[in-house]
Amino acid sequence: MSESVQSGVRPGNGVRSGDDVHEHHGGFPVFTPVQAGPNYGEFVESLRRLQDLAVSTHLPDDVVDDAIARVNALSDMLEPHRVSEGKSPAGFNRQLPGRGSLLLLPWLFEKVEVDGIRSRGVFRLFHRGGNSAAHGGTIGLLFDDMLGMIVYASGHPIARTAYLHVNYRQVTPLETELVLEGRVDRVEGRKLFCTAELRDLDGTVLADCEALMIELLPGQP
Ligand SMILES: CCCCC/C=C\C/C=C\C/C=C\C/C=C\CCCC(=O)SCCNC(=O)CCNC(=O)[C@H](O)C(C)(C)COP(=O)(O)OP(=O)(O)OC[C@H]1O[C@@H](n2cnc3c(N)ncnc32)[C@H](O)[C@@H]1OP(=O)(O)O
Repeated sequence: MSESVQSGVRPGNGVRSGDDVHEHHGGFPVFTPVQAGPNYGEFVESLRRLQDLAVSTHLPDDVVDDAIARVNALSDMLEPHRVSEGKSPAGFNRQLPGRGSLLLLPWLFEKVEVDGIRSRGVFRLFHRGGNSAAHGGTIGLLFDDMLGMIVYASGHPIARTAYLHVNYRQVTPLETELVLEGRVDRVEGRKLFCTAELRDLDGTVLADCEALMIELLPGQP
Protein backbone atom coordinates (compact mmCIF):
# COMPACT_ATOMS: atom_id res chain seq x y z
CA MET A 1 0.00 0.00 0.00
CA SER A 2 2.69 2.39 1.01
CA GLU A 3 4.61 2.20 -2.25
CA SER A 4 1.53 3.02 -4.24
CA VAL A 5 0.29 5.70 -1.93
CA GLN A 6 3.52 7.43 -1.37
CA SER A 7 5.47 7.18 -4.56
CA GLY A 8 2.49 7.08 -6.82
CA VAL A 9 1.15 4.79 -9.44
CA ARG A 10 3.32 3.09 -11.94
CA PRO A 11 2.24 3.38 -15.56
CA GLY A 12 0.96 0.26 -17.22
CA ASN A 13 -1.59 -1.29 -19.57
CA GLY A 14 -2.03 1.96 -21.38
CA VAL A 15 -3.64 3.54 -18.33
CA ARG A 16 -2.78 7.03 -17.17
CA SER A 17 0.93 7.39 -16.67
CA GLY A 18 2.80 9.78 -14.44
CA ASP A 19 0.02 9.52 -11.88
CA ASP A 20 2.36 9.86 -8.96
CA VAL A 21 0.26 12.55 -7.40
CA HIS A 22 -1.29 11.71 -4.08
CA GLU A 23 -4.66 13.23 -5.00
CA HIS A 24 -5.16 10.33 -7.41
CA HIS A 25 -5.51 7.89 -4.52
CA GLY A 26 -8.80 9.08 -3.09
CA GLY A 27 -8.84 9.97 0.58
CA PHE A 28 -6.04 7.59 1.52
CA PRO A 29 -3.44 9.13 3.80
CA VAL A 30 0.19 9.31 2.76
CA PHE A 31 1.92 6.40 4.44
CA THR A 32 5.66 6.14 4.81
CA PRO A 33 6.72 2.50 4.37
CA VAL A 34 7.69 0.87 7.66
CA GLN A 35 10.42 -1.71 7.14
CA ALA A 36 10.13 -4.81 9.28
CA GLY A 37 13.13 -5.62 11.47
CA PRO A 38 15.06 -8.86 10.78
CA ASN A 39 13.02 -10.87 13.31
CA TYR A 40 9.56 -9.45 12.58
CA GLY A 41 8.60 -12.25 10.18
CA GLU A 42 9.47 -14.83 12.83
CA PHE A 43 7.36 -12.92 15.37
CA VAL A 44 4.30 -13.00 13.09
CA GLU A 45 4.85 -16.66 12.26
CA SER A 46 5.04 -17.47 15.98
CA LEU A 47 1.64 -15.84 16.43
CA ARG A 48 0.23 -17.85 13.52
CA ARG A 49 1.51 -21.05 15.18
CA LEU A 50 -0.26 -19.96 18.35
CA GLN A 51 -3.49 -19.50 16.38
CA ASP A 52 -3.08 -22.92 14.76
CA LEU A 53 -2.68 -24.46 18.21
CA ALA A 54 -5.56 -22.47 19.68
CA VAL A 55 -7.96 -24.14 17.23
CA SER A 56 -6.44 -27.62 17.22
CA THR A 57 -5.91 -28.43 20.90
CA HIS A 58 -8.18 -29.46 23.73
CA LEU A 59 -6.50 -28.05 26.81
CA PRO A 60 -7.01 -28.97 30.45
CA ASP A 61 -8.45 -26.06 32.47
CA ASP A 62 -5.21 -25.46 34.35
CA VAL A 63 -3.32 -25.18 31.05
CA VAL A 64 -5.94 -22.70 29.82
CA ASP A 65 -5.44 -20.63 33.01
CA ASP A 66 -1.67 -20.71 32.53
CA ALA A 67 -2.03 -19.78 28.84
CA ILE A 68 -4.30 -16.82 29.71
CA ALA A 69 -1.71 -15.50 32.16
CA ARG A 70 1.14 -15.86 29.67
CA VAL A 71 -0.74 -14.38 26.74
CA ASN A 72 -1.83 -11.44 28.89
CA ALA A 73 1.78 -10.95 30.00
CA LEU A 74 2.83 -10.90 26.34
CA SER A 75 0.09 -8.40 25.49
CA ASP A 76 1.19 -6.20 28.39
CA MET A 77 4.70 -6.24 26.93
CA LEU A 78 3.44 -5.16 23.52
CA GLU A 79 0.86 -2.62 24.70
CA PRO A 80 3.24 0.34 25.22
CA HIS A 81 4.33 0.03 21.57
CA ARG A 82 0.93 0.68 20.00
CA VAL A 83 1.05 2.95 16.93
CA SER A 84 -1.56 4.32 14.57
CA GLU A 85 -2.43 2.80 11.17
CA GLY A 86 0.47 2.97 8.75
CA LYS A 87 3.11 3.15 11.48
CA SER A 88 3.42 -0.61 12.01
CA PRO A 89 5.34 -2.92 9.66
CA ALA A 90 2.26 -5.19 9.60
CA GLY A 91 0.93 -5.40 6.04
CA PHE A 92 3.65 -3.27 4.48
CA ASN A 93 6.39 -5.80 3.90
CA ARG A 94 5.91 -7.65 0.66
CA GLN A 95 8.93 -9.89 1.23
CA LEU A 96 7.16 -11.49 4.20
CA PRO A 97 4.29 -14.00 4.06
CA GLY A 98 1.01 -12.06 4.15
CA ARG A 99 3.09 -8.87 3.97
CA GLY A 100 3.77 -9.39 7.68
CA SER A 101 0.09 -9.05 8.56
CA LEU A 102 -1.60 -11.46 10.96
CA LEU A 103 -4.92 -10.85 9.23
CA LEU A 104 -3.80 -11.80 5.75
CA LEU A 105 -3.13 -15.27 4.45
CA PRO A 106 0.58 -16.01 4.90
CA TRP A 107 1.26 -16.14 1.16
CA LEU A 108 4.21 -14.81 -0.81
CA PHE A 109 4.08 -12.94 -4.11
CA GLU A 110 6.02 -14.55 -6.95
CA LYS A 111 5.05 -12.10 -9.64
CA VAL A 112 3.75 -8.54 -9.31
CA GLU A 113 3.52 -7.12 -12.82
CA VAL A 114 1.37 -4.87 -14.94
CA ASP A 115 -0.31 -7.83 -16.67
CA GLY A 116 -1.12 -9.67 -13.45
CA ILE A 117 0.16 -11.14 -10.25
CA ARG A 118 0.81 -14.57 -8.81
CA SER A 119 1.21 -15.68 -5.22
CA ARG A 120 1.74 -18.99 -3.47
CA GLY A 121 1.07 -20.34 -0.02
CA VAL A 122 -1.04 -22.53 2.22
CA PHE A 123 -4.21 -22.20 4.23
CA ARG A 124 -3.39 -22.83 7.87
CA LEU A 125 -5.22 -24.87 10.48
CA PHE A 126 -6.76 -21.71 11.86
CA HIS A 127 -8.36 -21.12 8.44
CA ARG A 128 -10.34 -24.35 8.73
CA GLY A 129 -14.00 -24.18 7.83
CA GLY A 130 -15.10 -27.78 8.17
CA ASN A 131 -13.97 -31.30 7.37
CA SER A 132 -10.38 -30.16 6.77
CA ALA A 133 -11.33 -27.59 4.14
CA ALA A 134 -10.50 -23.89 4.10
CA HIS A 135 -13.28 -21.60 5.37
CA GLY A 136 -14.95 -19.90 2.41
CA GLY A 137 -14.47 -16.47 3.97
CA THR A 138 -10.73 -16.93 4.09
CA ILE A 139 -10.76 -17.68 0.35
CA GLY A 140 -12.66 -14.40 -0.15
CA LEU A 141 -10.03 -12.67 1.98
CA LEU A 142 -7.27 -14.13 -0.18
CA PHE A 143 -8.98 -12.90 -3.35
CA ASP A 144 -9.88 -9.47 -1.98
CA ASP A 145 -6.39 -8.72 -0.78
CA MET A 146 -4.98 -9.85 -4.11
CA LEU A 147 -7.33 -7.48 -5.93
CA GLY A 148 -5.74 -4.50 -4.18
CA MET A 149 -2.35 -5.73 -5.31
CA ILE A 150 -3.58 -6.34 -8.87
CA VAL A 151 -4.79 -2.75 -9.08
CA TYR A 152 -1.54 -1.49 -7.60
CA ALA A 153 0.60 -3.56 -9.98
CA SER A 154 -1.46 -2.62 -13.03
CA GLY A 155 -0.67 1.04 -12.48
CA HIS A 156 -4.11 2.29 -11.49
CA PRO A 157 -4.88 4.56 -8.55
CA ILE A 158 -6.21 2.98 -5.36
CA ALA A 159 -9.53 1.27 -5.89
CA ARG A 160 -12.02 -0.38 -3.60
CA THR A 161 -13.89 -3.60 -4.18
CA ALA A 162 -17.48 -2.87 -5.23
CA TYR A 163 -18.28 -6.56 -5.64
CA LEU A 164 -16.44 -9.83 -5.42
CA HIS A 165 -18.11 -12.91 -6.89
CA VAL A 166 -16.43 -16.12 -5.72
CA ASN A 167 -17.06 -19.50 -7.33
CA TYR A 168 -16.10 -22.37 -5.05
CA ARG A 169 -15.28 -25.12 -7.54
CA GLN A 170 -13.60 -27.71 -5.31
CA VAL A 171 -12.95 -28.12 -1.62
CA THR A 172 -9.78 -26.18 -0.79
CA PRO A 173 -7.31 -28.16 1.33
CA LEU A 174 -5.40 -26.87 4.37
CA GLU A 175 -1.62 -26.99 4.77
CA THR A 176 -1.18 -27.70 1.06
CA GLU A 177 0.76 -25.43 -1.28
CA LEU A 178 -1.54 -23.61 -3.70
CA VAL A 179 -1.17 -20.93 -6.36
CA LEU A 180 -3.22 -17.79 -6.95
CA GLU A 181 -3.19 -15.75 -10.17
CA GLY A 182 -5.16 -12.66 -11.11
CA ARG A 183 -5.25 -9.62 -13.37
CA VAL A 184 -7.27 -6.65 -14.60
CA ASP A 185 -9.34 -7.92 -17.52
CA ARG A 186 -10.89 -4.71 -18.75
CA VAL A 187 -11.25 -1.07 -17.79
CA GLU A 188 -14.29 1.19 -18.18
CA GLY A 189 -13.49 4.61 -16.78
CA ARG A 190 -13.03 4.18 -13.01
CA LYS A 191 -14.27 0.59 -13.21
CA LEU A 192 -11.67 -2.16 -13.25
CA PHE A 193 -13.01 -5.65 -13.96
CA CYS A 194 -10.68 -8.26 -12.51
CA THR A 195 -10.50 -12.04 -12.44
CA ALA A 196 -8.40 -14.48 -10.42
CA GLU A 197 -8.06 -18.23 -9.93
CA LEU A 198 -6.89 -20.37 -7.03
CA ARG A 199 -5.31 -23.63 -8.19
CA ASP A 200 -3.60 -26.63 -6.70
CA LEU A 201 -0.19 -27.68 -7.99
CA ASP A 202 -1.81 -30.01 -10.55
CA GLY A 203 -3.51 -26.98 -12.07
CA THR A 204 -7.01 -27.84 -10.85
CA VAL A 205 -9.05 -24.72 -10.21
CA LEU A 206 -10.32 -24.79 -6.61
CA ALA A 207 -11.98 -21.37 -6.70
CA ASP A 208 -12.13 -18.41 -9.02
CA CYS A 209 -13.54 -14.92 -8.82
CA GLU A 210 -14.73 -11.98 -10.82
CA ALA A 211 -14.60 -8.58 -9.18
CA LEU A 212 -15.32 -4.93 -9.82
CA MET A 213 -12.76 -2.51 -8.41
CA ILE A 214 -13.64 1.19 -8.54
CA GLU A 215 -10.97 3.86 -8.48
CA LEU A 216 -11.56 6.26 -5.63
CA LEU A 217 -12.52 9.86 -6.20
CA PRO A 218 -10.60 12.62 -4.41
CA GLY A 219 -11.37 12.48 -0.70
CA GLN A 220 -13.18 9.13 -0.85
CA PRO A 221 -12.28 6.94 2.15
C1 LIG B 1 6.55 -1.72 0.93
C2 LIG B 1 5.73 -2.83 0.42
C3 LIG B 1 4.38 -2.41 0.12
C4 LIG B 1 3.50 -3.56 0.25
C5 LIG B 1 2.11 -3.20 -0.04
C6 LIG B 1 1.95 -2.95 -1.46
C7 LIG B 1 0.83 -2.81 -1.99
C8 LIG B 1 -0.39 -2.81 -1.17
C9 LIG B 1 -1.52 -3.37 -1.83
C10 LIG B 1 -2.38 -2.69 -2.58
C11 LIG B 1 -2.20 -1.40 -3.16
C12 LIG B 1 -2.48 -0.26 -2.36
C13 LIG B 1 -3.53 0.11 -1.73
C14 LIG B 1 -4.68 -0.68 -1.58
C15 LIG B 1 -5.53 0.06 -0.76
C16 LIG B 1 -6.73 -0.24 -0.58
C17 LIG B 1 -7.47 -1.35 -1.20
C18 LIG B 1 -8.72 -1.42 -0.44
C19 LIG B 1 -9.62 -2.50 -0.95
C20 LIG B 1 -10.80 -2.46 -0.08
O1 LIG B 1 -10.87 -1.75 0.87
S1 LIG B 1 -12.05 -3.45 -0.40
C21 LIG B 1 -13.07 -3.29 1.02
C22 LIG B 1 -14.48 -3.56 0.70
N1 LIG B 1 -14.99 -2.54 -0.17
C23 LIG B 1 -15.48 -1.40 0.28
O2 LIG B 1 -15.44 -1.10 1.45
C24 LIG B 1 -16.09 -0.48 -0.76
C25 LIG B 1 -17.27 0.29 -0.17
N2 LIG B 1 -17.92 1.01 -1.25
C26 LIG B 1 -17.50 2.20 -1.64
O3 LIG B 1 -16.63 2.82 -1.04
C27 LIG B 1 -18.16 2.76 -2.84
O4 LIG B 1 -19.33 2.07 -3.15
C28 LIG B 1 -17.23 2.76 -4.09
C29 LIG B 1 -16.04 3.70 -3.83
C30 LIG B 1 -16.74 1.34 -4.40
C31 LIG B 1 -18.01 3.27 -5.31
O5 LIG B 1 -18.75 4.40 -4.90
P1 LIG B 1 -18.80 5.69 -5.82
O6 LIG B 1 -19.86 6.57 -5.22
O7 LIG B 1 -17.48 6.28 -5.99
O8 LIG B 1 -19.21 5.17 -7.21
P2 LIG B 1 -20.65 4.83 -7.80
O9 LIG B 1 -21.52 4.17 -6.78
O10 LIG B 1 -21.17 6.06 -8.47
O11 LIG B 1 -20.31 3.74 -8.89
C32 LIG B 1 -19.45 4.03 -9.96
C33 LIG B 1 -19.80 3.08 -11.07
O12 LIG B 1 -19.65 1.73 -10.59
C34 LIG B 1 -20.92 1.04 -10.63
N3 LIG B 1 -21.04 0.20 -9.45
C35 LIG B 1 -20.79 0.55 -8.18
N4 LIG B 1 -20.97 -0.46 -7.37
C36 LIG B 1 -21.35 -1.50 -8.14
C37 LIG B 1 -21.68 -2.84 -7.87
N5 LIG B 1 -21.63 -3.34 -6.61
N6 LIG B 1 -22.02 -3.64 -8.89
C38 LIG B 1 -22.04 -3.17 -10.16
N7 LIG B 1 -21.72 -1.89 -10.47
C39 LIG B 1 -21.39 -1.09 -9.47
C40 LIG B 1 -21.94 2.13 -10.69
O13 LIG B 1 -23.14 1.66 -11.28
C41 LIG B 1 -21.25 3.16 -11.52
O14 LIG B 1 -21.26 2.72 -12.87
P3 LIG B 1 -21.43 3.76 -14.08
O15 LIG B 1 -20.36 4.81 -13.91
O16 LIG B 1 -21.25 2.95 -15.32
O17 LIG B 1 -22.80 4.33 -13.91
